[in-house]
Amino acid sequence: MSDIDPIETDDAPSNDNPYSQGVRAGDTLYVSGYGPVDPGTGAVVDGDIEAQTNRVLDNIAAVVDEAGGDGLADVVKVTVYLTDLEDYERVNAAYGARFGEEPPARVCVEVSRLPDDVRVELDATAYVG
Ligand SMILES: C=C(N)C(=O)O
Repeated sequence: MSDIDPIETDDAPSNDNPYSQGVRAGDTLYVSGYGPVDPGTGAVVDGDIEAQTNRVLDNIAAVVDEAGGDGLADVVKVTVYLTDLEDYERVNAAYGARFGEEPPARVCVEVSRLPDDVRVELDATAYVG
């Protein structure tokens, strides 16, 4: 029996591309990269970069919850992908408000382009033991 399980939830975006929303391997959950896509409509949400960052974090939290974790509280590592580092401070403000005093470890990089031409994408690792 495998201790590796793909995670599936209607509360986070899904598509036909070849990746799982998340994969739990023992106590560790790997959450795929998400843009600010509404899981109900499958569309990129309207709104400023802060609203888009919050949508991405909601998507990640939904996958952690589905894996038996406690949303963002169980996230230990995040990678932030921005198409414009000029958004860095505004993303930090929205992001920081969600994680509080003990945020996860993080990497932030600027990239030339992201799927759906979104401005922000995050992936995450969570401890769900
Ligand atoms: C959007 C993605 N996470 C992907 O294409 O891998």
